[in-house]
Amino acid sequence: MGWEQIEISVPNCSSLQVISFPVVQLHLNRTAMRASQKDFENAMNQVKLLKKDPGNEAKLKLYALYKQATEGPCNTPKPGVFDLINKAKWDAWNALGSLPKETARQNYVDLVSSLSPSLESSSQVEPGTDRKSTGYETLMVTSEDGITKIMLNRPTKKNALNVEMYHEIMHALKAASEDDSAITVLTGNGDYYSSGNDLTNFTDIPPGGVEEKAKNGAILLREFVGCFIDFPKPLIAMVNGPAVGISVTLLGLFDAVYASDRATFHTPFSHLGQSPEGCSSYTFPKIMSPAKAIEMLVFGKKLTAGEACAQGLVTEVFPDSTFQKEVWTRLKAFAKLPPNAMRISKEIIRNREKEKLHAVNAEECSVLQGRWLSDECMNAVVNFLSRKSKL
Ligand SMILES: CCCCC/C=C/C(=O)SCCNC(=O)CCNC(=O)[C@H](O)C(C)(C)COP(=O)(O)OP(=O)(O)OC[C@H]1O[C@@H](n2cnc3c(N)ncnc32)[C@H](O)[C@@H]1OP(=O)(O)O
Repeated sequence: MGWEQIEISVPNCSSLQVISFPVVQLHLNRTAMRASQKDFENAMNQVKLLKKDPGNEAKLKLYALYKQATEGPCNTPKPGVFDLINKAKWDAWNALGSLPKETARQNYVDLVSSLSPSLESSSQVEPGTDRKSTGYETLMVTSEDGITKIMLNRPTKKNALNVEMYHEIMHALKAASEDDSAITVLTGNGDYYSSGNDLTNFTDIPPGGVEEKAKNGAILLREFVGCFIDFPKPLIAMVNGPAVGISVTLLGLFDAVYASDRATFHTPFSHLGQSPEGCSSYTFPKIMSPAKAIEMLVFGKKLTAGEACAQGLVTEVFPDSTFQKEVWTRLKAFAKLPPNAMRISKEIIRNREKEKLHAVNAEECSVLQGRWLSDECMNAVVNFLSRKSKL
């Protein structure tokens, strides 16, 4: 497969391509060496062997450099604004201007070799390391003292939930529901608990287009939230830092929520052109009153840990300096309680709501499916991805 056929998906916007150019420029400056045609062909073969998708940004760069190296400067008409994928590719190629073919060839070879080591190493983890022992890419899962700890582990991305992480959390929850631990804890690695849905999830558009993307997203979300509704053991959130979006809404389905005083709770759905999920349209009004729930879920009011505790969303707040120590001491004591008694007590408290929660979940996912196709949502995602806005 040549790079002409490579699949590149971009969000429903025409401005994403600006993100790729600075890095391309970086490679343009490295003209000292000259790659032979053989090096170039080897690099093309190496690309096919990459075990992991290098991501849209890298694929666009590779595409542009390939075209420049084989055909010279961009020589095709600019695609229309709605032909998003071809426009992104054209923009990337066109941005190379009159870069000589040999330099493009060298830059292509350099880029491939910069992608290869990291991608190869991701499949060569030594036995006994965390990832190998847990088999997770986006989580750290450990089990000791009767507690299974599921730690969101994308600290450089503020523990944003990408598609892989959704699947891995579901897998970890299913495993925890069957292991011999008494309680399960969800927490985050780094300074954030989680920044919510990874907004780049919106950029990988399948052949069926944005409608298929939205449909798949709704199916995934429904299954994901369903795992929390059905989780049979005490489920505890240790909110170690700021929480955004779905990482907040899900808290209504936890059995206890312990928060550092550094944590904040933010559900900016209207800002994002989206609507509540995680059953929060049902749990939040019950937990904190409809008016307070509307302040959070509709107007996007960010709560401090103290405020969230006063509203009943958080069970207890701890000073950040003693958060880990105090909460783990408490959890270890909980985990010594008879597990069957805890499981049965949770069941009797939660079970009569289960059917309702599943119905709410289904409705929220269906509403969100429509929201994801709206201009309001697409513009918000594009603004974030093109670094025009943050929360
Ligand atoms: C399929 C199921 C869908 C379920 C529906 C769920 C909905 C939601 O969860 S809505 C909430 C979505 N989340 C957001 O809108 C948050 C977006 N992020 C931000 O506004 C900011 O990143 C921040 C306030 C969370 C943190 O700001 P700051 O401290 O300045 O840190 P950076 O922005 O530099 O972030 C570092 C790094 O992480 C990337 N990142 C952070 N959050 C996300 C995210 N949600 N999605 C994708 N990427 C995220 C950020 O882009 C930075 O990456 P690099 O630039 O590569 O370093």
